[in-house]
Amino acid sequence: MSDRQTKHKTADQEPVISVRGLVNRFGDNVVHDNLNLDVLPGEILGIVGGSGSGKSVLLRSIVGLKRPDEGRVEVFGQALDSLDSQQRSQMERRFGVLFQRGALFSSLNLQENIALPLIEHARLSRSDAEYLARVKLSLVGLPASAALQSPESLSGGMVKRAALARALALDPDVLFLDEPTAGLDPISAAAFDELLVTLRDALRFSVFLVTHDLDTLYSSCDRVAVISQKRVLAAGTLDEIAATQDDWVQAYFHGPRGRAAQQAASTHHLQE
Ligand SMILES: Nc1ncnc2c1ncn2[C@@H]1O[C@H](COP(=O)(O)OP(=O)(O)OP(=O)(O)O)[C@@H](O)[C@H]1O
Repeated sequence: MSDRQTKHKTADQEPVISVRGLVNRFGDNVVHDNLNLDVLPGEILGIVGGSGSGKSVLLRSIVGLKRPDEGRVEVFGQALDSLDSQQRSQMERRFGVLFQRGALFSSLNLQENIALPLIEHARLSRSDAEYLARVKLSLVGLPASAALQSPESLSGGMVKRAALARALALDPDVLFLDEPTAGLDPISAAAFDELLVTLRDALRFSVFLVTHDLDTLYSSCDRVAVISQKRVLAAGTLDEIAATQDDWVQAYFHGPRGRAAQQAASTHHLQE
């Protein structure tokens, strides 16, 4: 077990998110069938599975964008479907979401993009919101000069950081990230992974991280949940998952890319 996995051992704590018996269908397409999952306080939980296995739909069910056909989603001990609209919007303020194609508004500069949720949800004045937006931009490692730049003028890595700053705008308790390193070069992706761990260590939020990126799993995640056959096939530390006797898991973690990611992670730990 790696240092990271022992450091954030949280299995005896109450989950911040608990999903039980989840069923999601689109017409005849059953995406989830009796899916169960817990997200523990302060952990970075990686969600992996084949293309179309239902990772994004799971994320959408938890944040309330897709009403489950059956089952129960509890967040901070409250069932999502029991909340009235005011309680729901209070709950949503505790979530930060970075969608797969979580584009920033191209007509707004970065500072305005990040100020938007602060003005809309926290009812801050424009000048206070823009001040806080600049603080968030610096938190994710962007230079002060980025505040007035448009998203289109930035590199992919900087856009992801800015989108992360927007997801962090309202100081969330749980951060949902859908493929945050997709499309980034390996160096930018590694820097993003490192940033995520640093921010989680400092701010203590929990992270629900959908990813295909094996390097991200090895460098950032405390636990991993594998979605396969419409449910969570296995959830645990990387060591536990890698030992799971399942063809998809074996091919994923013990194929050439899995071995390379594991090797890179152990070299990195030795250098620390
Ligand atoms: N709005 C929708 N209407 C109909 N079907 C949908 C909708 N959203 C998702 N699906 C279907 O649900 C299934 C799961 O999709 P989802 O996007 O969650 O997969 P995923 O695991 O995130 O895939 P990927 O790794 O490729 O992003 C797919 O078969 C998809 O076609």
